[in-house]
Amino acid sequence: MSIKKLFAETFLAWMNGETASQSDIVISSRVRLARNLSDIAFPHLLNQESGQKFMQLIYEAWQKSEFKELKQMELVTFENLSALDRKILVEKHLISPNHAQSTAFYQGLLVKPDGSLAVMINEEDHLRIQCFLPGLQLEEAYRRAQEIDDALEKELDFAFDDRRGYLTSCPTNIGTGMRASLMLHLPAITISGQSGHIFQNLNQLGLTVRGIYGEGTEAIGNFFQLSNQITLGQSEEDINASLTTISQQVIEQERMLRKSLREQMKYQLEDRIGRAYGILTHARLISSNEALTLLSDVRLGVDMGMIPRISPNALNELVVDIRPAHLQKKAGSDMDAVSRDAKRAEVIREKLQTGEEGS
Ligand SMILES: Nc1ncnc2c1ncn2[C@@H]1O[C@H](COP(=O)(O)OP(=O)(O)OP(=O)(O)O)[C@@H](O)[C@H]1O
Repeated sequence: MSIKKLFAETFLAWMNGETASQSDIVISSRVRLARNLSDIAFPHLLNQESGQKFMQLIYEAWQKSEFKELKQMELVTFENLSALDRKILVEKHLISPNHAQSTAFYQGLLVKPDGSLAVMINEEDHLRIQCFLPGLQLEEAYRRAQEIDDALEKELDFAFDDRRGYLTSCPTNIGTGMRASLMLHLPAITISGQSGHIFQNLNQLGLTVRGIYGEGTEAIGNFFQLSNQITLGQSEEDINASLTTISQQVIEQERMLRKSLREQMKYQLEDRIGRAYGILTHARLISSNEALTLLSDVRLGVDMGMIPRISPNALNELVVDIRPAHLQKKAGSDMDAVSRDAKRAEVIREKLQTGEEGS
């Protein structure tokens, strides 16, 4: 897969939910490591001169490294990317919405074209090394992010303090600089009105619950990102182990609530899922939020065996395919809101038909 395909096509490694662990509930695992160079100003203080020096160091480190996966990554700077392509990267979760605002030559992304590894350059920190994998696999995501970290650290001098660990722009990331996160689909917890107290408990256990695109975004389509709050005083392995253990309990709750919804509200649930499927397979105009909400019901219906099986890969891909920048890229021209709603409805109809297993 080349970098061109990354922009032209939707499917990424983390969408491959066919065989991944717990992928009916855990869509993806992400580990990111925040790193800064020791003798260069933090990103918000960079100017033309220091930005240039910084990019030169990164470029040389990437070129010099012998590590295979780093060599397979490509460097894109935001000055060479259109606003549409930057939005494409946000919709694929490879960069944050804030990062996409910039057009500076010293902001960009080092990315493996299958999207499993991506390093945000000069977002909040100089480098944010990320690994994205399908299902519940934080340990493996950490292992792969750490390999990129080690390869870069061979060539670069990272800001590190013996007592405090890695130094970061925001004090909340000091120490490991690690955020481990799981993208969870929790429709039964939401439908049964349990999300408020479950999320409050998760906060008390040192975890953060965020919306579908991370910090400051809404939880549309019952997708929630669960991640660690604390980065200091705990090893990376302990952070991953604790997030995995706690998320297992959330997964169990979701499964239990799905079971009790089936027992206590069978007809209402079947009706809700059948209607969602009916609308998605017949609508001619549909907004992004409505589509995500209905796709959540359809995903639940598939997982509970209430409607024909649609491959999890097709459903994962659809969640990104129907976002405005992806639709616009497909259409190859600017689109007004009605044209986008029409294109979205068409993409969904096609995908649900071809994604049905046995069709
Ligand atoms: N498990 C996940 N699967 C897919 N994408 C994810 C996952 N977790 C986070 N992301 C994506 O990573 C990007 C950054 O998320 P977010 O802002 O929450 O994290 P961060 O950069 O690590 O945050 P912070 O600076 O607040 O510590 C967003 O696009 C978000 O959707």
